[in-house]
Formats: sequence, C-alpha cells, structure tokens
Amino acid sequence: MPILGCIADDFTGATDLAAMLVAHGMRTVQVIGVPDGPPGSNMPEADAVVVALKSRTVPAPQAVAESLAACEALLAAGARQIFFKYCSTFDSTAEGNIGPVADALLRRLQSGFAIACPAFPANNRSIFQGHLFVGGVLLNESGMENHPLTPMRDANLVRVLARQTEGGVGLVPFNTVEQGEGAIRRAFTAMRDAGRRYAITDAVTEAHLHAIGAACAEHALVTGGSGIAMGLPANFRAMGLLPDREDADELPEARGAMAVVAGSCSRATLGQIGLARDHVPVLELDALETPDAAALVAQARAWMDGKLSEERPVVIAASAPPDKVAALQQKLGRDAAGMLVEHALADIAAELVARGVGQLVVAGGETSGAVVQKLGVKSLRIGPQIDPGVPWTYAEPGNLHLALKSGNFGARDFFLKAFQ
Ligand SMILES: Nc1ncnc2c1ncn2[C@@H]1O[C@H](COP(=O)(O)OP(=O)(O)O)[C@@H](O)[C@H]1O
Ligand SMILES: O=C(O)[C@@H](O)C(=O)COP(=O)(O)O
Repeated sequence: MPILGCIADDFTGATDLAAMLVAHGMRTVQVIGVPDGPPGSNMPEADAVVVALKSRTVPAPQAVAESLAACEALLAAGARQIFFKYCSTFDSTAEGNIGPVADALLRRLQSGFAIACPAFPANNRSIFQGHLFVGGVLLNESGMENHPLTPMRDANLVRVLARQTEGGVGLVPFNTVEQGEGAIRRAFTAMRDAGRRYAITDAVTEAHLHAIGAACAEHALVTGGSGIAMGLPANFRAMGLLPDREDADELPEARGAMAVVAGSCSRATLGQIGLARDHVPVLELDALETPDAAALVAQARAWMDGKLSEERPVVIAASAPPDKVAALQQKLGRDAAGMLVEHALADIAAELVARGVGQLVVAGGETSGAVVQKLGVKSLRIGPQIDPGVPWTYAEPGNLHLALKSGNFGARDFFLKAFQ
C-alpha cells in the first residue's frame, strides 16, 4: 500500500521524482498512466507510487481529468499524501496546466492550501524572492524562453502561477525559510489565514528543502519539483510508516545493444549530442528538410543497419536549434511539429528495440512519453541515478532498461557515461 501517491505531468519528471524518493529510502514504482480497473486496483507494492501522465501540454480540462483520475486511484490504494510533480523550470503554457491541476486536486482533497516549490539545487534550480534561477541566470534567460512547447518568459513564479489560478498566490521568502521548519510552518498558517491558496516558497539549498518538507508533513497536497520531495520520506519515518531500507534501487542486470533517441531541443541535450558526435555513431534527422514522419523513420532504419552494438551506443536525434524549430513550427503549427517528431522518434525507438536494443536512453519529456507509450510499457522499476534526476529504470513488461532524461538534465558526456 503506497503511503505517498504522486502524480507527474510528464514521464521524465516522473522518473526524476521516483529517483529522489528511492535515494531517500522509499521503495518506489512508476506506473505509466492510471492502472486499469476500479480505482486503487492494480497498484504495485511500494512505499510510493508515481503515476506518470503526459499532461503538461494537453488542454487544461484534459490535464485536470487525468490528474483527478490518478488522485482517485492513489487515494483508493491508501496514499496518505498526494504529490503533484511538475518541472523544476515550472514548464507550463499561459493556460496552465500547473494552476488548474493543483486547484482541482485541492478541491478533491478538501484542502485550501498548498506550497509550490520547483527548486532543485542538485540541478542548479533555486528560487529567491519568488524568482526562479537556472544556475546563475533567471529562468527567462536560461534557454527555456525558446522551449518548443512551453516557452518560459517570466521568472517571477508568483506572477506565473497567479495567471493560472483564481486562488491567491503568496511568497514565503528566503529570510523565513532560512529560519527553519517552525518559521516556515507559521508563514504557511499566516498565508492560509490571509486567504492565499498557494505559497511559492524560496529555496536555495537542500537544507531549505528538508525544512520545507518537514513543514509540509500534514499537508494533503504538496506541489513542486523533485527537490522538495527529499524532505517527505523523513515525515513518514517519524510517523512509523516507513522502515529503514537499503535496497531501494536494485535492478536486474542490463543486456542487449545500446541506443539513445533524442527529441529534446534544450541547450543541455544539444551539447550532449555534440559531444557524442566525436565518440559514437550519431544520426541527426532534419525534420525541417523532411517534414514527414514515415520518411524520417525510413532514413533511421536504413542508417541503423549494421551499426547496433553492445559495446557502445548509437544516437538518433531530431533535436535542432531554436531557429530550425521555429521554422518547422511556422510551417506546420507548434503542436503538429511536435507530434510529427514525437511519432517518428517513437517508431524509431520501437524499431531499435525490435532489433535487439536492451538499453535505451530517451532525451526529452514529451519524447519519452511518446516512446514509452509506443513500447507499451506499463511500469518502471527505479534503479541507480546516472546524473541527478535521471535514473536507469527497468521496464515491465519487456526486458528493457530505459533512462528517461529530462531535456535539461545530465552532464555533457551523459550519452556516453549512461552506458559505463
Ligand atoms: N527539429 C524539431 N523541430 C520542431 N520540434 C521538434 C524538433 N525536434 C524535436 N521537437 C519537438 O520538441 C519537443 C521537445 O519537448 P521534450 O521532448 O519534452 O523535450 P524537453 O525535455 O527538452 O522539454 C517535442 O515535442 C519534440 O517532438
Ligand atoms: O523537474 C524537472 O526539471 C524534470 O523532472 C522534468 O520535469 C523534466 O521535463 P522535461 O525537461 O520536459 O524533460
């Protein structure tokens, strides 16, 4: 019976969160979508279950409906607290979906207040005076302003969230967070009494996240990035609900050929492809020149002949810099451009697996969603992390090791080190 029930708005975000919970001693399983059957049935045995949705960029009513169905299933399975995981760069469109989903979950849980905290220091996301920084720069100067689906052009999270909800949004500032759990709790109470629904909570260090996590022990709903989840397992341990565990991240041995499929156009992924070019075979598909999914798949099929190996990966990428992405979007429309590339990469991933790939890295959240759905994966067991936020996982059904890499995550040599 899961004690913590999590709803993630994309698949890479879900593995990121699951890895964080595993690293802090919770046995965690990620399920792909809401399990079939009546609410609560077919849930895996685990301390925490993460339901991975692909709801970040769908219309808000659909994101709300899917998130509520996930919440219902997790509550029916026994979850005592619900965690809504979104991106550490607060990825959302002008219409949502962070605000509308959080509003609906609060209503369902008969609660009127939650924190919103995407900080993730291990990946250089910090929040100061309500402003989200990526490394040393504001969110809107970090490259995220050019994201193909969710361009982030305002770093002030109070303002961004306020645009997505009718509930009031306040700020628990750095000075309060620095004072620790008690001060944070008092700030939450004052904010709730003042009629605010959300508290954007500053956080710069992991000590801040532990203190904030402790202050959320009684909250029905916690919302944020995976960073804030690091403080939650201790609450369950203190309640006597979570034993000490040492084997939370064991996976079967990996085998088969190695491959990377990339659809993320982030600066980090483009850099990782650049480095891989000097070491392993890399195919860069040009969706602008060939805006046809079947033709792109045919190019990849022809290219991969004789190249697959158990010694080193091959990389197949559709990723492109902002000007090329913008040109394809102008030609086809934003959503159609994204879908075309996602469909092509999902088919290519399926072909790779059919030809014996047993260890597959997928770069990009939406891309991972498309690939995992195409492969018919139902759940992922979470293994050790390659880099912060990106664990190896074991897909069931199928004898496949998968790493779903957030576009923005991973060191420059990620596509090589993942297989070492
Ligand atoms: N060359 C391209 N032109 C336009 N869109 C692209 C191109 N390559 C990838 N995309 C799309 O960009 C989106 C990237 O999103 P995602 O996979 O979530 O990456 P990230 O993790 O960086 O956010 C996907 O919808 C993908 O299909
Ligand atoms: O919180 C994060 O940054 C990630 O877990 C995440 O949500 C990844 O999203 P993508 O960048 O779209 O892969």
